[in-house]
Amino acid sequence: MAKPIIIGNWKMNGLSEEADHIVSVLLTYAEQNQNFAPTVICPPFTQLYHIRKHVKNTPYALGAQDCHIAEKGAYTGDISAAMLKDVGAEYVILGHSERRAEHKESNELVNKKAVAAYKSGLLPIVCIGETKEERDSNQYKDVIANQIKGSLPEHFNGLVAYEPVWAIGTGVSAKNEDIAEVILFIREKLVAQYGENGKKTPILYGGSVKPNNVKDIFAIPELGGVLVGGVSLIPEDFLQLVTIAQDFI
Ligand SMILES: O=C[C@H](O)COP(=O)(O)O
Repeated sequence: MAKPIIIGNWKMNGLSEEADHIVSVLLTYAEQNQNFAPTVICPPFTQLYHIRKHVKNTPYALGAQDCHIAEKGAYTGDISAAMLKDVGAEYVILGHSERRAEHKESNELVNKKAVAAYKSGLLPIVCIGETKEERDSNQYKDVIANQIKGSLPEHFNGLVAYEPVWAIGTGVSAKNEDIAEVILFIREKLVAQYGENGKKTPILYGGSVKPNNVKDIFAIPELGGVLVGGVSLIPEDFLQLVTIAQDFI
């Protein structure tokens, strides 16, 4: 098994001073350590171009947090996948629950964004996951099955991130057995949808991942890595995740 991938989603955080501080701590670590677990940082759009210059030729890859479905055109305020690629992004997070909730993003829209990302040469990280109500009423598998069917395009070459909405930003991760159950369920659905290719898609977990719980999370069968929010803004803690990931091969 490959080393787990670690993806840091800064969300709407990171003014210049904070971004520079985080990046400088990450770069110092990279100078002192080789043989890295794959690590992706996803700052806000405003920092991508600047950070690109610093992480070029380092072990860190860059990702963005959303893209538009069109390549270009009259879409005031939007950013296309081609533009993200142009400023050095290799990944893009799509369908995060915060966007699904706040911007009413549907599975269909996320699907179109994943196609746009792929066409521009970006790897989409498609987020799925149930709300607390859906978990409590035992509908979570139906919700996740629908999200997989609806959000992932016919030809998918990307990553899937399972983020139970109730575990995001709460400080309390989902229980490992609950994560493990859903990861295996997602794997089954991916194989049913894509055959052999569905076996290769990395499946990540996100939701209050921290240095003190990541080791057990990495040990979950079929888990390909983690999508990290809050801890990605604390570079020393984020790098602990990177260090712990080195032991998983
Ligand atoms: O994209 C990241 C997730 O929403 C997890 O955020 P969190 O680590 O702050 O819980």
